[in-house]
Amino acid sequence: MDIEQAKVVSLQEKHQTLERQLSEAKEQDLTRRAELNIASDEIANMKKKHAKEVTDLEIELDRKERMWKDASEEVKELRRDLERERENVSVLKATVNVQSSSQLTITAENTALKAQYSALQGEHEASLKRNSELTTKMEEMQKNLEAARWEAMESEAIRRKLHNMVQELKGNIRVFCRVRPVLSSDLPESSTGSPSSSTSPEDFEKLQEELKANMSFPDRDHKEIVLRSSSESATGQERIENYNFSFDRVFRPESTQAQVFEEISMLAQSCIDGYNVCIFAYGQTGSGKSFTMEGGLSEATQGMIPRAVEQVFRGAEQLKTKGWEYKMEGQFVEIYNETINDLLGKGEFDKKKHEIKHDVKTGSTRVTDIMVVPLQSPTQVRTLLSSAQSRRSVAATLMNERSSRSHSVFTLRISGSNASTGETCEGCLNLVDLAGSERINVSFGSGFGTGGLGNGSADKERLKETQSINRSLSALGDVIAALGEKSERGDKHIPYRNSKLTYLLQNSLSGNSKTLMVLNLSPLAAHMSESLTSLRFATKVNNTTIGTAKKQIRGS
Ligand SMILES: Nc1ncnc2c1ncn2[C@@H]1O[C@H](COP(=O)(O)OP(=O)(O)OP(=O)(O)O)[C@@H](O)[C@H]1O
Repeated sequence: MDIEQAKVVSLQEKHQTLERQLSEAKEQDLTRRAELNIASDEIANMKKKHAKEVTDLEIELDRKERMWKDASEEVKELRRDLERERENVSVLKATVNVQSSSQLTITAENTALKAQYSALQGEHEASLKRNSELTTKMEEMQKNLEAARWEAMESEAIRRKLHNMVQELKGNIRVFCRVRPVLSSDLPESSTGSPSSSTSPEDFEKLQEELKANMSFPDRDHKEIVLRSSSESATGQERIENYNFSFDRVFRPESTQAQVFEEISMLAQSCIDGYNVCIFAYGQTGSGKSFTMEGGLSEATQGMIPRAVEQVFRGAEQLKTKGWEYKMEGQFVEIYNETINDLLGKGEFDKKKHEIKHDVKTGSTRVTDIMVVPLQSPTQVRTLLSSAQSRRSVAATLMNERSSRSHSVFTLRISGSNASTGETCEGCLNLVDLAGSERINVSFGSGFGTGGLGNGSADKERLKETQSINRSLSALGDVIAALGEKSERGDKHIPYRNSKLTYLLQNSLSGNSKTLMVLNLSPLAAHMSESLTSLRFATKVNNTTIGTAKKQIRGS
């Protein structure tokens, strides 16, 4: 039992020990729990602190990341800037290279220019020296020039004299003959219809050839015209006759206005030199008188009147250098049924009475109450011609084809004075478009024209017109014939008063003036007999010599 008891006691002791140990363990556990609580508090605090730190760190990280991004963007931008700057630098380097090479060139050029400059300076000094030498020479030459100017003035006087002598040798009445081309209006209407559209050029030429009179121009000097006619004799044989005529100049159909004027321009020049000049266009109606005298509107087709006026203006301008100053004036009248009408006037035709007045002292002629226009330029003359034409065409609606039944006289008066020599001169250029000549039948009995009428027209007005044309053209022939006789036999009465035309032109038709007759011919076979009559009349005129022209010059 003791053992047992001893065992119980030991067990009790063990139990007590264990209980002590348990309470100690409990105490320890409590301590530990308290410590654990403290530790877990600490842990919780630490966790909180850690979490805060983590959040802070994350925020900081974000901020740093953003900063890093910004910084890397900045770096990229800076790199790009750097790249650009590098490029700029390389461009600048190239520019610098170019500029330094051009700098080198410029420097070289500069050196060359400096050398040139010094050379030029040398030359300049030399030329200054030469200049003063030249000034002395120029003064000498100016003296010579003055002397030459005087010489030129003298030679101008000689030229005028020689020019006049040439004209004299050619005779003071000269006759030109001009044949107009065949016109489309000459072709019969049935054959033409509308010539330009339906007729071929070959057919047109063939038709023209068929209508043409047999005319030829055999000589090279352009002075002859031959008309050939063939007729059947009583025995049925073909009879061919040749009619030869020669004049101062014959113009073929293809001749231009400029070619005709070339021959006339010397006469226009004479008028500047102080002569009276008369140019007539003679021929049957439609033969080209108005075309020759007035012409068309274009430069190429303008006629003798505008060309002569231009020539006079040109001549006057050239003579300015020789001390001459000119004044020019123009008038344009029509003689219809022995009545003078002013083609430049404003009033009604055939209403005003115009008289012809001659001044014996000065040898000039005036028509009363007509418009005399001071001429300033050649273009002004073209305007005058067209206004005269429209004035005539208004009258023509009242009286048919007035232009072919009236004479028109364009007169250009020119007066000049030379301040250096004290000379003055007065010239007059008459350009006359005569009425159609086919209405008369000129016979050359006494003088040129005692022409009969020969058409027996019943129409009174026509008869009056015809008689008047007949009378004036006959009177013109008579005056020319009488002038011829006067120069051969001395004293002879000149019947200027027999017509208004000859009376108006008295001072320009005397032996003192220069006369040109342009005979206009139709190229048509149908007008052959009229053409022959005209050619015979012109031949008589051509064979007349009417003395020596005198220029109207005063003073000196
Ligand atoms: N050399 C020429 N070249 C071209 N056409 C011309 C030529 N000559 C005349 N003509 C033309 O012939 C026609 C008749 O000419 P113009 O009117 O000049 O004749 P005219 O003799 O003056 O007639 P009129 O006596 O009826 O006034 C006009 O149409 C004109 O343009």
